[in-house]
Amino acid sequence: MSGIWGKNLELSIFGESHGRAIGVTINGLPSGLEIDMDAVMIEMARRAPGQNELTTPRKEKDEPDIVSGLLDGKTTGAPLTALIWNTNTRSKDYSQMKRLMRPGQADYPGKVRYDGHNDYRGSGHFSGRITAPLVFAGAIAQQWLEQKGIVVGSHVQSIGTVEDTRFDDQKNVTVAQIAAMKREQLPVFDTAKKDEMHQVIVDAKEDKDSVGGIVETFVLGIDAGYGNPFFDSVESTLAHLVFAVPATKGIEFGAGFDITRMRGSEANDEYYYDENNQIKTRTNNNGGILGGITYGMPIVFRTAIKPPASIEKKQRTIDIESGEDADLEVFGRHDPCIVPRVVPVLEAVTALGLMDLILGRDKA
Ligand SMILES: Cc1cc2nc3c(=O)[nH]c(=O)nc-3n(C[C@H](O)[C@H](O)[C@H](O)COP(=O)(O)O)c2cc1C
Ligand SMILES: C=C(O[C@@H]1CC(C(=O)O)=C[C@@H](OP(=O)(O)O)[C@H]1O)C(=O)O
Repeated sequence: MSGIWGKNLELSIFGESHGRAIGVTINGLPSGLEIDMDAVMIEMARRAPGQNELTTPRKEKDEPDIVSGLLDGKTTGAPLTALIWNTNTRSKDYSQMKRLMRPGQADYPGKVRYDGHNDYRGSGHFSGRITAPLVFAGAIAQQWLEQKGIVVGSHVQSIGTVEDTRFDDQKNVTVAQIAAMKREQLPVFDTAKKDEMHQVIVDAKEDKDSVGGIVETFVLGIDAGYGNPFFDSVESTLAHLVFAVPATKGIEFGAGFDITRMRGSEANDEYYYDENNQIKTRTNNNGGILGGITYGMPIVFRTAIKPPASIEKKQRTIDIESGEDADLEVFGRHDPCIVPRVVPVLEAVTALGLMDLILGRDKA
């Protein structure tokens, strides 16, 4: 198993949900970057478990313990390693998972892939908990991007069938608006939808069930000219990272699958010079990326997040030890919906992908 990603900024993530710690080593960070730990902790808290009825009740501080690569608050340029201690594990919840394979979870394929040696406690290295180190690394990347005037934001596009309006339907999304949205557990443009979304999650939980949704992520302030054709395109870089996030089932950029129902004359994003002589496009159906390279409009993409698999509702499965069919009710501490907690994770991986691409261009 490899937990390593990146070309110009390299991440190595490690740990299991019920092991002593999880963490990350970041290679390739520029030296002298001042890390605002308060801002890092805001990102960690947005993702942390144990927030309220919309999240798993497991409580963790999720305070990164930085053991290398930082001196007097600034990066030294050496590999930066942070540990996040696991303090609130309850492994007995998983005793039946040795035998009973949860439908929709990684139990069965993980057992086959690692010959039964995979850590099944809290889903081990498959757990959404391993996104905490990604958020830590992404918070640093966001601080680096902000110095270049690049800001990453997201809103909840949908929970179940309740839909927010799209980023492209907004007149002007400001940095202050993005900052305010980052304080919301369910950030939406149409605030009337927030309570409805909240209720959909609460209803699913009361039904001993779970629910999924879509997150729309956007990047403001990104100039034209970042990315590459083919293998290191902006889309492939971001999709690689987004699909690393557990529970991701799809991604679409710009108009996405809807572009197939348009004609070229509608799909093409026509250019013009704005009042400051900047090159803009009248629409953004290509989501800010053409030929794998940014064209100076916001990068926009949507990520489909499935309903979490661990539900108390009775389901049919197999007992892999007895070789028989079996029933399963999953008790334990689980998220009824992953969407509210995955928003900062998607922003984090977006920032990491862009930082890798920008460092790559600066080197070339
Ligand atoms: C932040 C976060 C929290 C998650 N919480 C849960 C959970 O409480 N219960 C669960 O069954 N899955 C949860 N998941 C999803 C599983 O980790 C994921 O479905 C599993 O590892 C299999 O991966 P896959 O769905 O991408 O195939 C969570 C994922 C994330 C990103
Ligand atoms: C602890 C976190 O969320 C966990 C993610 C998760 C999963 O299967 O992904 C399942 C649950 O794990 P456990 O049963 O070990 O508490 C969640 O609580 C976290 O994200 O930090």
